[in-house]
Amino acid sequence: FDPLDPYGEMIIKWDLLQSSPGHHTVLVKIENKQEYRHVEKPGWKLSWHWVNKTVIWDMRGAETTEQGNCSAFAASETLPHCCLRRPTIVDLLPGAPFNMQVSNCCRGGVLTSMSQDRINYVSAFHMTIGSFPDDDPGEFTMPYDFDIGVPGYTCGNATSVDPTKYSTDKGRRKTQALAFSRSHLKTSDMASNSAWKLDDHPKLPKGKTIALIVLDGWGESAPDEYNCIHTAPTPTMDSLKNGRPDTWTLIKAHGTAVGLPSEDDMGNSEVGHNALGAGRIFAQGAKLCDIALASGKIFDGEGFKYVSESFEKNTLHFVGLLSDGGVHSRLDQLQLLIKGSAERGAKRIRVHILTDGRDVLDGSSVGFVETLEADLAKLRDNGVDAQIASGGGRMYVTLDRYENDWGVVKRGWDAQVLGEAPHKFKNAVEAVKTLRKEPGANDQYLPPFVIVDDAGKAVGPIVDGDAVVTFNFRADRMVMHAKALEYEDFDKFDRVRFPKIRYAGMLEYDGELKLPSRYLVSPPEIDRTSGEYLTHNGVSTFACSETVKFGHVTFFWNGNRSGYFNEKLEQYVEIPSDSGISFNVKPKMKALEIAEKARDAILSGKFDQVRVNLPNSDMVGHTGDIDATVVACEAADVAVKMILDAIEQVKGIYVVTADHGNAEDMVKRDKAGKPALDKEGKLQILTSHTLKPVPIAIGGPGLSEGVRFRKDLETPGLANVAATVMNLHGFVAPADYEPTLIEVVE
Ligand SMILES: O=C(O)[C@@H](CO)OP(=O)(O)O
Repeated sequence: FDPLDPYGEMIIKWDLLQSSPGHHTVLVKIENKQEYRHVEKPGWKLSWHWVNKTVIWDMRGAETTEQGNCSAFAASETLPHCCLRRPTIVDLLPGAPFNMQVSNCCRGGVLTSMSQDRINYVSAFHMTIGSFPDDDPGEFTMPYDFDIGVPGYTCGNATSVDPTKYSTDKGRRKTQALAFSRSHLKTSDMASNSAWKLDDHPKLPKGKTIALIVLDGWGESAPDEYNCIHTAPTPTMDSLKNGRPDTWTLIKAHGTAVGLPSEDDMGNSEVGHNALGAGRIFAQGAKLCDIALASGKIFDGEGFKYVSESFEKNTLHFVGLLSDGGVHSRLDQLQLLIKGSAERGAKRIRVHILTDGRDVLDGSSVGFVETLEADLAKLRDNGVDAQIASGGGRMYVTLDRYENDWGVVKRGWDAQVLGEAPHKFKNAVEAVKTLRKEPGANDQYLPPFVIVDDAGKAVGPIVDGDAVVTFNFRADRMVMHAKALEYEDFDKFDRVRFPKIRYAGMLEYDGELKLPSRYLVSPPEIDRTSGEYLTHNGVSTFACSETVKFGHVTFFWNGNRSGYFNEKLEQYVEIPSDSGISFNVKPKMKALEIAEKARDAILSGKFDQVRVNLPNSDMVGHTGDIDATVVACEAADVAVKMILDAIEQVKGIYVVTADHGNAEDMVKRDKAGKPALDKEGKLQILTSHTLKPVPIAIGGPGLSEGVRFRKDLETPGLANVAATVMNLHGFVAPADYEPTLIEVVE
C-alpha cells in the first residue's frame, strides 16, 4: 500500500487459451495499475512454482533465464524451452525477432503505470506448456508462489475469475479464454519469517514485563472547571507527570499525525489505535474517500457500478451518520455521493439518517437535516424522486459496535427495511425537532422514526431489487449492520423480511470477514503492525478491555484485523460492557475489572506485554454529563494505579498514554478559549473528542537507567509509540516506523 497511490495495484492475469491433457496454451499479462509507480529498468522478472512436473515447450514475447535439466526429453525431437520447477521469465528486449513477439511484449520488462500511460502499462507473453514423460498428463493447474522480482512487492495467491473475452477478426468475433486467474501484488515483502526478525536493541534488555495502558479520551488541556481530568482526583496520573519531565511528555493525536485529512480533524479511537499499533501513519478512510470523491474515481469502481445496476428500476438508499463530525462519516461526502448518483441515473433516492450529537454539538442534527432536505428538494425539482425515509439517534438506532446490543441494530432494521417505527412523520425536520422535545431526548439517543406519505405509508422501506450504500467510512459501528444486510444465515434478531439488494459499504468494514463484499473505496491496508512483529519475535501479549472498546485494543491495534497473529503467544480478554444504558449512569464502567485482569496477567508472569484500554473518560465524556465524567476519570486513575502496583511487583515497565482527547474539555469555546454561549446565553456542552495532545508516561522499576524522552522530535505523535514500545521490549523498530520517543543517555 502506498499512501500516494491508494488505488494502485499490479495484477498478473493468466488466460488459458487452449487445453488438452498434458498440453496447454497460456497468455500471461502483467498490468501495472499503479497511479505513479513505474517498473523501471532492469524490469520485471517473473517467477513461480509449478504444482506438477511441468515444462514450458515454447515461449513468445518473453524467455526464461535458464533452461534447466531437460534430459528427460532426450528422446524427443525438440527440447523444451524450460524444465525448471521454478522458472524465471524475463521480457524480450526491444527489437526482438518479429516471429518471437506478441502484442505488449519486448520492452525489456519496463512497465509504465496505467494512469500515466494507457498504452505501455501491460506486458504480455505467450507459452505452451506440457508435462514430464513420467508425470500424469492432466488438467492445467495454476502455479503458486509468484514473485515479480521488483523490490517491495509480494504477490498474493492467484484466484479464479471469469475468463477474458478477446476481440478477433477486427472486432467481428469474440473468443473467450477457458479459465482465468489473477494474482495481486502488494508493496511489502514479508513472505519469509526472517523478514520479521527485529534487531536487538544495543542498550535495552529483553524480558521485562510491559504494561501498556491506553486511557481512552484523556487529553491534556489547561485546568479549569470544564476539564474533568483536572477536577477529578487523579493522584496516580498526576504523579507520573509532576516533576518528571524526562519520562512524561505530550504527543499529537489528531489531524495529519493520525492520517486524517486536515489539522481541523479531531482524533478518534480508530485512527488513534491504528497509529499506536502500526507505528506508521496511514491515510485513513476519511481521506481515502475524499480523494476518491474529488477525482470521481469512486463512481468508476466496481462497488458503485454494482449498485448502479438498480438505478433504472429501483431505489437507491443511503444509510449513515448525518453530521460533519468526520469521525464516522461526513455530510459533504454524502452530498457528493447523492449528486453523483443522480447524475449517473439514480431516479429514486431515499436517505436513512442517524443523528449524531456525539462528534458534534447536541442539537446540531436539526441543521444537518435541513441542509440535506434542501439538497433533496433541489433534486426533486430536477425530476429525481429523493426523500429522507427514516431516522433515529446513532446510539439508539443502528450504530452499535462489537455486538454489545443487537437491539440497536434491530431498531434501525425495522425503520429502514420494514418501514416500521414508533414515530411517524411527514417530514424529517419536523421529526427531529419534535422528538428532541421529549424529556431527556438528545441527538445521540433519538428514537426511531419513519417518514410516511399522505396515506400513512412509509416512503422508503428497502425492498427486493433496491440498492443500499452505507456512507460511513469508519468500520466499528457498521459491522453489525453489514452482517444484517448481507448474511443469508443470521440469527441475531428476526429480520422478518430479508430483501435481495445490491449493497455496498463506503469502505470494506472488516477485512477478515470480507464484509461487506462490495464497497466503494478500498480501506487503508495497514500492514506489519507492531503486534505482528512482536509475536514473530517471541513476545507474548495479553490484551483486555470491555466490550465497547475491546476491538480498539485488538482489531484497531492490529491494523483492522480480527483474531490472533499467534494463538500460542496471545490472549485477548473481553469484559462485557453494560448495555442498554447511557454510560453516565454507571461512569465507573468496568475499569476495575479490566485492571484486575491486567494485574492478574502481569503477576502470572506469562506475558511480556499487557495491553489495556480504559474507556471511562471517553465513553462518559461523550454523554456530556460533567459530574459523571469526573467520576469516570477518577475510576480510570484508580485502575491505572492497580496496574502500576502489579508492574512494581514484577519489576516491570509501564507505558501510559491515550488515543485522543475528550474529558479534558467539556465545553465549546470561543476563539479566546473562553466557554462559548449559545443564542440563549447557555453553555454549549462538548460531547465530542478534541484537538488536544495526549500524555505519555514511562517508568517502573524495569526501566533502564538513562532512558528518557527525546527532545529532538519536532511533532511526535501516536505513531511514535510503537517503536518506543519495541525498544522497551529490547528490539530496534523497523526502519520505516516513525522514530522512537526515547533515548538512552549514559
Ligand atoms: O463512540 C464512537 O463511535 C467514537 C465517537 O464517534 O468514539 P471513539 O473514537 O472513542 O470510539
